[in-house]
Amino acid sequence: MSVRVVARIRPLLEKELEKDIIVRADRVEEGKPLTLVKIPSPKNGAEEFSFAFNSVYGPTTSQEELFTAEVAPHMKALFQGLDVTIFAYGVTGTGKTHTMRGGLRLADRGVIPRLLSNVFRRGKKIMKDTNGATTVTVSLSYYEIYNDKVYDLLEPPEKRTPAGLPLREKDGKTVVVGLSERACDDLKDFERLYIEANNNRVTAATKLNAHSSRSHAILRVKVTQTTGDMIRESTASAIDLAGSEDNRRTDNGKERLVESAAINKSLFVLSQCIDAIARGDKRIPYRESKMTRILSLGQNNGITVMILNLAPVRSYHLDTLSSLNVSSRAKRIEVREIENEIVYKQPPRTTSGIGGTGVQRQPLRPLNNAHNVHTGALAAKAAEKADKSDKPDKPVKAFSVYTDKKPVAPARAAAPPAANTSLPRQPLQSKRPSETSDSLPRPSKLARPTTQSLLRPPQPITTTAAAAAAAAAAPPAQISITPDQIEAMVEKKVAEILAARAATVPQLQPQPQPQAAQAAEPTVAAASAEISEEVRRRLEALERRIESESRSSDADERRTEGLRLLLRARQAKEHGDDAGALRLYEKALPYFPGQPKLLGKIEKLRAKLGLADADAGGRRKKERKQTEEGEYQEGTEADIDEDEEVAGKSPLRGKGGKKKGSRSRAFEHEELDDPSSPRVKQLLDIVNSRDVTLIKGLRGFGAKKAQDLVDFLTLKGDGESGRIESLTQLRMLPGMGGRTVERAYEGLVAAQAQVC
Ligand SMILES: Nc1ncnc2c1ncn2[C@@H]1O[C@H](COP(=O)(O)OP(=O)(O)OP(=O)(O)O)[C@@H](O)[C@H]1O
Repeated sequence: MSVRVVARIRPLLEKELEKDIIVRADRVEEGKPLTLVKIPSPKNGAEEFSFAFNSVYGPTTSQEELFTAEVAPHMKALFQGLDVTIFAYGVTGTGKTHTMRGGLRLADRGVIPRLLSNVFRRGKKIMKDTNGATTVTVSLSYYEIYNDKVYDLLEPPEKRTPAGLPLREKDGKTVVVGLSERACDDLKDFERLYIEANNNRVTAATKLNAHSSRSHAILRVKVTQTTGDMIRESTASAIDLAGSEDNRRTDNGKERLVESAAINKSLFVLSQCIDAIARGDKRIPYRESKMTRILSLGQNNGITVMILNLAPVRSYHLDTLSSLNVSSRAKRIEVREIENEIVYKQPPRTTSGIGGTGVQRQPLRPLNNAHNVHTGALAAKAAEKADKSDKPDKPVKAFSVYTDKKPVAPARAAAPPAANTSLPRQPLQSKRPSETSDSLPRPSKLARPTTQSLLRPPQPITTTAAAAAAAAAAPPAQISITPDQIEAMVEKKVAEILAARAATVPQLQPQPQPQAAQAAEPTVAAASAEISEEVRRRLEALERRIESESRSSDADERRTEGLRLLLRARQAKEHGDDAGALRLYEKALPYFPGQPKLLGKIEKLRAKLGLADADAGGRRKKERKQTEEGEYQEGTEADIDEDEEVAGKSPLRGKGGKKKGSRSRAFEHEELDDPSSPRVKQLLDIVNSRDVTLIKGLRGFGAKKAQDLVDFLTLKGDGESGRIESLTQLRMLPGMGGRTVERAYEGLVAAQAQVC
């Protein structure tokens, strides 16, 4: 496993000015290669930060030079069976797409077309050198991850379901169920597929009223080499990541907030994985986000290259620092002699003009995005402190907090894209074009100002320490609306966001705003200008809440995976395949560590197959102890019990008296096995409606469980085979179990009783 982290500084775009350049590449000493990125401190003009990388590429680096230096050396390894993963990371408008995709002209082609060209060339050579004894085939998958959901880019957007494609574990690997894979024979084939897929991406984003730079686009190139019976498979993945800008410095309506939470989470996990790989850790937290999980990042001897894209100009100052901070963490581990993120401090270059005139930034707020400060705890503490002192934002860490004093110019309407030579990029008319920016701040993503952007009145940039201190001492803005009004506004926003999440955010048509929300908006806009700390603090708490919710949904997902394995094990057992059942039960064990009944099954099967070992008892005891120590996962036992019940025998039956009692009570009810009984019919109708909102209304069903069920049924298809005809069938579905069905049934009975 190896990881390289490099930085690439893009050249100035048409409207950007030389005098606004603040980022530059440098070397540790004369004669050494460029490995440092230098940038002045935004708070103190007398300081300059320096970040170390494996390599740094300046604005004059060509596409060919970058490919030759960073990707070409790994192509041999790819054909030796290693996976190669290349990420482009950075703020919107810094050149990620240019780096990965590039332009149409030969010289402008980016990493992806060059990689494909190289793969085809090598493939042909191998076939020629072996006189055809080895054949090399190439196939492509291309998908995007938007709001933590996976969508196939090789399929037209109309085919998308709101839930996206589900993930499954297969032979120890995570697979995207239903993801298409297309054979690709030559560069022409590739170009056709790639252009079509990128058009799909843009069309889908437009339908969602979103922007393609808010999703991660992942191209996987599978290389299969076959010699006789021997097959060698390896994958090159090229990833154009979603823009990493801090959402608090952009307009963040509720959709953008949810997007940002998803982006922040996945970028945070990615940076954690890169860190862990660089440290040589055994445990890489790749399961924590869909992207890293699908890529199985760090799970083999693969090679990972992370290209941090940077814009050279001041209008990106804070976002640039934020992404340097994230990326150089990985580097810090790699280069032992450069231990800290901030390596040198020295006077800035005079041309930097830190306090340069004519430069305006977006309104700034404290920086506590997830991937920057891990848990957000620091930022929370700082916010608390700020509350106590009743002053504007206090610094959280070196470049976290700034006071803007200069009035912010209104966001300009997006100009038509300038010299973007890439054909696939053409439909990106709405792209926030750094190429159109001049000395004005980058236009924000949405035209409509949000509560966040209105929280603080625009202020000029503070250029000196004294001015910063004066700004910090300035009295807080007058609050002229009541705490109850603030509370109501924040609660409303919380409810909106959570409802949007529950309803699985992506909807293929732009939704009209509810009337109440529309009516409330002028009030919000008028009042917001006068509110400050209170609302900001609540909204940040909300962001944290969204973060933690997505974490718990990951836990649900793991549990569902475990239950799927149990289901398959039970099926294997029913078919008399004891060895297969044992293998699957053992695979399920890590999902339910120490689960006594599962251990019982494993031991029983091992005994039956003559594999029982002497220390099985001790192992079981140890696993049980773990359970007692808190690793027990809620609901597991019930589901495994159910498994036993179907198999008709439970080695541990009778030990969990309470559970047994509650289970049998409902299932003793004859009605449950009678599909024509009104309550059973009602329950089955709700399930077969595949309507997440209806299913969520059942007792014991959360949004996640409802969504999982709908996903599962969708996979089964629309015909008869996709219908659930009885509760017995329902409780055998992955993630269901008898207790879940019982509760849903009892909920309907109770509702009926209330009506009566
Ligand atoms: N190395 C470079 N040389 C010349 N032009 C570049 C370079 N890098 C970026 N650009 C130009 O800068 C502009 C923004 O780049 P690009 O669209 O690739 O940014 P991005 O980070 O992918 O943005 P987004 O996240 O919105 O997709 C484009 O016009 C692109 O052509």
